Parts: sequence; C-alpha cells; structure tokens
Amino acid sequence: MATFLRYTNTSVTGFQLKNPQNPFYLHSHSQTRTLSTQKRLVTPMAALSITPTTNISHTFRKLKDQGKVAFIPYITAGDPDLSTTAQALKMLDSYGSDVIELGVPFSDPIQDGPVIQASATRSLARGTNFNAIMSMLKEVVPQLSCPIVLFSYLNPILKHGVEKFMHNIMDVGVHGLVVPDAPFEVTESLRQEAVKNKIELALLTTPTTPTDRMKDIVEASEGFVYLVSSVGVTGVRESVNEQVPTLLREIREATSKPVAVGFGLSKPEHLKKVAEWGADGVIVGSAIVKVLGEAKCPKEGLRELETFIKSLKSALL
Ligand SMILES: O=P(O)(O)OC[C@@H](O)[C@@H](O)c1c[nH]c2ccccc12
Repeated sequence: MATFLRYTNTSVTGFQLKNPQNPFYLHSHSQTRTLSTQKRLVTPMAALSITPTTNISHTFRKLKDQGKVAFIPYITAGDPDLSTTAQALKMLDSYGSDVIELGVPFSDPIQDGPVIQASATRSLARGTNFNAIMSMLKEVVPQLSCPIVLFSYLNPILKHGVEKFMHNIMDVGVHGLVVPDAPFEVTESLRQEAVKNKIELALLTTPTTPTDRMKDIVEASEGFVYLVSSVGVTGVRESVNEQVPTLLREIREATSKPVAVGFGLSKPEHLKKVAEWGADGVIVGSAIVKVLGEAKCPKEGLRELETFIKSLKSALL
C-alpha cells in the first residue's frame, strides 16, 4: 500500500534552502518482501585488486589505530568527463586518499559554491547521468583500495526511487552516501534502505545546528559524522573557522563516532591545523574540483591533480 508522506523542508543542518517551502514527496510502501542478502560479486578484476575495499567505519577505525587522519578528497563525476573521473579516482587512491567522495552532478546544487556548481554544469552538459556513473564505478571500484562515499542531492534519489538507488550503488561497490540537503526527518527512510544494502549514510552537522539537533544527527549518522566547518556553501576559504575545536569537542561529548571536517579547506596548513584540532578526517572539495575541472585539458588536469594531492597529503604524514 503506497503512502505519500509530505515533508515540508526546514533548515535542519543550518543550511537555509533557497525554497524552504519545497515539499519532498517520499514514496514509501510497506516492505513486504525481504531483500535477499546481497552478495558482492567478486569480478575477476576485483580478485586482482590490491586489498578488498572495506566499509567507511572500518576505514576510520583502522586509521585511528594507526594514529592517522583520513584524507578525503571530493570530485564531481563526469567533470571534465567520466573517463577522466575514472583515472582521477585511481590516482587519488594511489596517492593516499583514505575515502573518496564522488558527487553526482545535479542541476540545482544549492549547497555548493560557484566552483562545484560550475563543475556540475560542465558534467551535465557532457551528458553525465546516474547510469553512466554506475557503469564507470562498476569497472573502477574493484581497482581501488579505499572506499567511495557517493554525494547526491535528494531530488535525484527520489526520482530514481530510494530502493532502486540504494541497490544500484551497493551493486557497484559504493560503501557510503551523503545526501546534504535531506532534512533530518527524511534521512530515517533513506537509512532504512541504505542499511539493507550495507550502505553507510553519513549525516552533516554545522556551526549553527542546535545542540539537541546535533545530538540526534550524530546518533543517527553512520560511517562518520560530517562536520561542516563554516556556514554557507562549499568553497575555498582563506582560513579555517577557529570555532572548529569547540564544535569537535561538543560532538565528541555526544558520540565516539569518527568526525571528518570539510568546507573551505584548500592548503596543507589548513589540513595540518584541522588534524591537530583532533579531527578524524579532512575533506577537500572545491580546491580539487577546480584543479581537475578547470584545466586546459584533462591530461593537464590530472597532472596538476597529482601535484596538488601530494602537497595536501604531505600535510597529514
Ligand atoms: O568544497 P569544499 O569547501 O572543500 O567543501 C567540501 C565539499 O566540496 C564536499 O564535501 C561537498 C560537495 N558538495 C557538497 C554539498 C554539501 C556539503 C558538502 C559538499
């Protein structure tokens, strides 16, 4: 029996969406069938892969045992094109990324600044779509040693169908998911489907998230907690918000889950500072997207990416 639940979106994680009245119709129906336990097919390539990719929580636990901070780059799938994305994923993995965030380009990326908005526009203009991204990942993921966290706005997931979306991303070997514009109330239904497909749904908290709401968020977050370091949209900042140590402390009082910090980080000294403040992971998006997507040609973008990643990673060694 299908029921349509109407959620009026409210600012939950401290982001004010441009059209807060925008209702989300979530089609949810009783789960009469149980999904067969999904076995991850071991493709020949996977059998050759260096080490089987592990889930997000395990990755953070391993790094913590080694006293290391996770280096987490973000790139937009299909910018400048999907074959460059495939090469970039392998390069990011081989140069020491511990988790890679891969963005599904969307036409209305309201929480992204100009760099990632332009990146999504370029990718969509090339015709990048969800199925093409899944086909690329099916080939590439078995060659990676670090897990992938997919980034998607809520709308494309609802359009695809939550169950189908979660099954598709599990099938290609994605381990984590972040849906930055999903109101906390909606994440519960996303999580039900995610858990069935062994996908860890990480949630975001921000400097303006009320303490009680932050506690709910970190309690429900899986894999890691995404601490958005500064209010506003993604994009390089000159310096890192000095509030982060306090925010980290408040989160640590509420959960022992790993916390990764993102927004505005673009230089080795930013990463060093956030690592010294005790973050379990540092996330860099716009600065990397710019290097890869705004280069004169894909080859040059990959060359510059290599240099840039090495400089960022060195700050964490
Ligand atoms: O771009 P920055 O300022 O380095 O921030 C990381 C960010 O790009 C990445 O985590 C991300 C991409 N799109 C998002 C939307 C919302 C929250 C986070 C994101």
